[in-house]
Amino acid sequence: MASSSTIRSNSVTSSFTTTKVACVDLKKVPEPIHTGIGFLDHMMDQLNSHAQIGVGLTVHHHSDLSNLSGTKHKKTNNNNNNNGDDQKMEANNSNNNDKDSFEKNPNRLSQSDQTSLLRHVGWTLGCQVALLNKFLSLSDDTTATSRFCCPLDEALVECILTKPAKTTTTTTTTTQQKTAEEEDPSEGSSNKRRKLDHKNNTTDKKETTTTTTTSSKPIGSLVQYQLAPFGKYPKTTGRTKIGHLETAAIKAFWEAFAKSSGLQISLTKLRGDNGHHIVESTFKAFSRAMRNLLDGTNTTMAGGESFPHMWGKSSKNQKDSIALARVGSISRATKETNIDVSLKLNGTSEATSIHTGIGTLDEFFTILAKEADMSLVIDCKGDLWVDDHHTAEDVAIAVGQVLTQALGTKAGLNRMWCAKQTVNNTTNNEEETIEVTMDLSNRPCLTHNLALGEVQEELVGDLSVEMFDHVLDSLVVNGRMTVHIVRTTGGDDAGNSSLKDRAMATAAAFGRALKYCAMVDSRRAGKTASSKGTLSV
Ligand SMILES: O=P(O)(O)OC[C@@H](O)[C@@H](O)c1cnc[nH]1
Repeated sequence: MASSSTIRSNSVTSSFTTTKVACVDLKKVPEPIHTGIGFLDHMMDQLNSHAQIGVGLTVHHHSDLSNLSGTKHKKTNNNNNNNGDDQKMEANNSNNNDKDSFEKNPNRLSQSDQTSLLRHVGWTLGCQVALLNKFLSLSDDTTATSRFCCPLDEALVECILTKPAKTTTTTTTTTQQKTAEEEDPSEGSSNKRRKLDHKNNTTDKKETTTTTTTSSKPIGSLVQYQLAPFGKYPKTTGRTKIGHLETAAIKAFWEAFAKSSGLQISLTKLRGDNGHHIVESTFKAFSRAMRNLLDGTNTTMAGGESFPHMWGKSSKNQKDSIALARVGSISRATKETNIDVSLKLNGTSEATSIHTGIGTLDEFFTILAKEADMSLVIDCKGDLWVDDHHTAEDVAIAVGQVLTQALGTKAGLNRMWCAKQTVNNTTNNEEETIEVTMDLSNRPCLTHNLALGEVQEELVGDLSVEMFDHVLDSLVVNGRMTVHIVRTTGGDDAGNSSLKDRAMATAAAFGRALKYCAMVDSRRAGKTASSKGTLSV
């Protein structure tokens, strides 16, 4: 769809007009993105790579509208699935010149009032999202919700989207009721008319009250926005500008977007020190939550969710994943350990067999493999008489390496997921959960709040606590992934669970996150889920 829009804010007509607006579910980008601020273009592009919504738009300041003065408005048939608006505006004049100038100067609108510009872009995009066929088909009578935590290296942002049920208004009207006689379809019309005329003159009319229910578009709002500070430099405020984008103006984008799309949006920074990462993971989290809202695959549930239509055993995604026959294997021998590890991403863990000499490690990787639906075989003979260090470290390195082998270029994969697991045996009544957010990013980064040092235990079962920490790190670094582990307690941060129970809940959540990250998303048709276009460099 393409359109031109002018919005009003604070009773003043906005200075911006947008052309070539496009928003196409699961389609390639049909139009370029030229918001007038380069960093904002990059953020909008996150919807293309991570929501799989093809968005495009070109924003003009009223002062450069002369470029559009020769524009002809032409009606064309338009085959995208955008609910029937077939108005397409095409700038027949100066198109190539415009394109050149937009591409040469992506920051051409950065001197404008950015709050107004971002409000305009957010509003325009929200209007388009509200027209997506799939969005419209989300049940009108019930509330649909979706949550996604998205990382970008050290940053982690949570996005919760709610598409409220349509609001209904009931109006009551009093009407004259026809008698059965008048309604008798078997009588001829002239006869009926005669009877009706007679009745109108001679009898009291029966009155009845009818209620009409009309539904209206849900009202969207930005219910939570907690992203600041945008980084740790300067210490208290973070960045005021990222590239040419003023961070203070970003809120206006989300407020306007929420309102025009009809969504209730909550954006919360859970972690993050780098301003660029915080803003980008916000757009990524929104994009992934949006995709999940459209797909009906909410990641909120703790436990064994499977979403059969998308990722279940007989889904196309699962079949395509298994068809790749992805495997990895490694054999290594040093003075400290002899290790053979092999891995099959085959949709089952039936062939899993793990013997490391450290019971906790065996249990950890057995649970991880089961939840990841992969066959993992580990045979390690290490110098446990020295310490658990060499065995635990080398096993984790080798598992990370075989995973990297099996995942290959990561092209066509879903790439990101978050999975929650309840921790067993907590001593208070509050639920304790561990959520693993994973991104097969090729940028190794592990962050956790497992509070391993706050419990007076040196061992997790028969594995030293420091080596449990190191196993997680070695696995993530060699698996070339970004992993955030977020433990949530019922208020007591020191925690009531044993380290062993935390470790096993971590294994389960890690495995499940890995399962969905490693799954092929068939809609991508082998394209990499990345705004930079590749994950292999
Ligand atoms: O996660 P993606 O591959 O979609 O995009 C990351 C890309 O923007 C990359 O250049 C980046 C890395 N840190 C900040 N930005």
